[in-house]
Amino acid sequence: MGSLDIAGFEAAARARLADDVWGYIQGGSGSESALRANREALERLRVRPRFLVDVSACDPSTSVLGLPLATPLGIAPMAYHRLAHPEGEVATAEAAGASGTLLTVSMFASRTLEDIAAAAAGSPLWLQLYWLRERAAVVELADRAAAAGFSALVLTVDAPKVARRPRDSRSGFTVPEGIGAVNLPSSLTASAHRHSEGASSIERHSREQFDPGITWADLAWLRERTSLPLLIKGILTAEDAELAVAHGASGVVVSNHGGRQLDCAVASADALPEIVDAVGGRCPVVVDGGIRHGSDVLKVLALGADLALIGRPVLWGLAQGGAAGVAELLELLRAELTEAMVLSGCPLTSDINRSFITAG
Ligand SMILES: Cc1cc2nc3c(=O)[nH]c(=O)nc-3n(C[C@H](O)[C@H](O)[C@H](O)COP(=O)(O)O)c2cc1C
Ligand SMILES: CC(C)CC(=O)C(=O)O
Repeated sequence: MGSLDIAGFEAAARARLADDVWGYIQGGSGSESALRANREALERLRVRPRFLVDVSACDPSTSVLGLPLATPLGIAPMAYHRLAHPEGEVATAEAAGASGTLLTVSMFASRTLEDIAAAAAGSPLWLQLYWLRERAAVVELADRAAAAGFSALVLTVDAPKVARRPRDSRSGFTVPEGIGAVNLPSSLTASAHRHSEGASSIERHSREQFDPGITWADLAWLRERTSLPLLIKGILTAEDAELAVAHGASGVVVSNHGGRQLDCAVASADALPEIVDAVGGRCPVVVDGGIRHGSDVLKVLALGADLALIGRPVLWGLAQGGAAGVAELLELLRAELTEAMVLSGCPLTSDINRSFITAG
């Protein structure tokens, strides 16, 4: 505990987690070039600070889709938090709830939606979905989320199948028995637990269960079956952002899945400006990928994002200390963001705009 920067959380988690779990969490697809590109794109961006602005009161709060948020930083959907800590998503939700941080729960969460909602204590929750061949299971989950007080759905579209991820193939990564996607019927999750030497069970499971045949035209089917707003996650082009809005999406998540899907995909911070130019102002633009410091949040807000999501570091915090570890991580990022706003002359998140950014 008491890490001064995010590297301390990463090191603590590495020391606690088994090699195959660490490889699954940290890894990317292929040569991991999209994973590296996310960080490189953010590092390339530099801030143009302005001075002699009154920053004696700095407030990083914001709101997205009518939800008041303590900071413009939320938690990205990640499967199986119990891989990192026995309490899993309930611990994450406790920390998110205590600080008013948005938590996006994965369809492959390892704790029930209802237990997660109870732990979040009224703080905002979104539910992420993949489009399964078994459509009834998707709709049932959306209904349960609405009943449990979740306020939006996030459909991930960048994974017609899980990509080849060499670290997982090498380790034969298999979701351990005892940690499961407990919100889905066991008939749909069994193969994620079946081990084969030299192959990823998650990749095989996705080939069996994900529907690679869906198109934009199918979105209407889902929207007709839920009253919750639907965001589309995995958008990397202005064209797809326009299509998402044209098909009734309430928001887009600019993401290359943390470098875990198309290995040669554009970095999310590089894709962001064209997407903001296309649909910004018409719907919230959320972004994730490589956010590792509060100043990274300032940078993507300057490019026009409304909200940044953080992925892997949340699992590092969870592995380090359960709810307390996640709370400490969120507090570090909030403090870093507030300092970056003070030092660059932006007392409010609404003050942050493109004039604050330059590409190196
Ligand atoms: C271990 C792990 C599991 C993930 N599971 C999901 C998931 O279930 N659904 C999803 O849409 N994205 C999933 N993602 C992708 C994240 O939502 C997010 O796009 C990415 O991790 C953000 O990048 P970052 O980890 O660099 O912050 C997962 C990522 C990781 C690292
Ligand atoms: C279970 C997987 C489909 C979760 C995921 O999206 C990922 O590992 O990137």
